[in-house]
Amino acid sequence: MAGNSFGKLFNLTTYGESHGPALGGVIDGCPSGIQLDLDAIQDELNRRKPGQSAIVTQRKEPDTVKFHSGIFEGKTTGTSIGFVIENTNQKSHDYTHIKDSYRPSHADYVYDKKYGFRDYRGGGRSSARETACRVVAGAIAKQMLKGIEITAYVSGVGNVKLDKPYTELDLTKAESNNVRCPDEAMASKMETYIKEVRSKGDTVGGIVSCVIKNVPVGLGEPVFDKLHAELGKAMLSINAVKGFEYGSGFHGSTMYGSDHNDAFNTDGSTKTNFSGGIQGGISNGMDIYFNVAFKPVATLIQEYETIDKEGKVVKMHGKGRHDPCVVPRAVPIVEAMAALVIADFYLINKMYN
Ligand SMILES: Cc1cc2nc3c(=O)[nH]c(=O)nc-3n(C[C@H](O)[C@H](O)[C@H](O)COP(=O)(O)O)c2cc1C
Repeated sequence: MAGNSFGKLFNLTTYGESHGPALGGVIDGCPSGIQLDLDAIQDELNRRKPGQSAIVTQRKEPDTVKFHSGIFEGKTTGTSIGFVIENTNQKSHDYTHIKDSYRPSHADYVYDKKYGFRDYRGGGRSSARETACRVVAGAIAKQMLKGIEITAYVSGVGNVKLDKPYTELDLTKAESNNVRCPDEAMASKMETYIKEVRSKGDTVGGIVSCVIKNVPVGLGEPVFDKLHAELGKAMLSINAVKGFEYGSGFHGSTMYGSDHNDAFNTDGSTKTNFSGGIQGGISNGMDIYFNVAFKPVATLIQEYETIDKEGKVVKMHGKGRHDPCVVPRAVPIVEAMAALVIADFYLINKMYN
């Protein structure tokens, strides 16, 4: 399978399936001499792991990361950082029902057609368990990017939306509830809604918003590898993502230029930030902010119709442990992918500009 790597200079390659013995990765290009806080890396994984609260999948995985190379006496050595996260709670018998049939809107059908067969257990390589590896690499990238703050939070669950710009929120509160929404009253409404949806065996989508502060001017390349294009690719590579918008996003298309232009202050900062911290593909020193839309995931704990390998219509009933709404667990994944993009451009800038 091609396409298992991300990043040009700060590069992550991942391996592993949902129900194989382990997942893991290799990070190439991380500079030497970075003092790593290994507990902080594990903390990031704990924010993503299954079974962490009542509103996520109840698969119980410790998601403990073990490093095998590239770190000596707590510091990066400049060589490949290899790491492993063991799968300990597979319960693979839960998945025999999807061996010969396809879950609508999951990756079962396309994997079979493209590769001829698939590891059907828990979705195999298409499972979002792979994103645990991204979180490890993103946590290391965050530690390399000292001073740059990357904060994601849930701003919507279905139609329960937090209609406030990030500048009016206390983002330090995002981790204080199961949903990861910084507004406590909205978080509680979102949690109630997720529980209601789960009790029906259904799923619901949501939005993760992300803010990156203290990015220096000049990250991003002017033509194809624009900073927002790479952020968009990074976010759209996360399982179940359906949309990406940065700055004024789709709303910007309804505005006049005279309202949308970000007027300058004399120091080059801008009075408004509809550009979302990026102009011409290059960071301008203002906050970068964007939204990522996640779909309601495919696996329903309900009976539904689908087709089997022969194209025969069959009835299917979802089993196993699944997320009724993925956005609370997607928050650290969005942060990790943002960190990988910023780390890559940071190194590119150091090397070539
Ligand atoms: C954190 C996270 C958890 C997920 N959990 C599930 C799940 O429990 N059940 C499911 O059907 N899909 C789940 N997904 C989504 C699938 O991995 C994804 O829909 C599938 O691979 C098909 O890819 P696509 O939706 O991007 O087209 C999850 C995604 C994320 C980000």
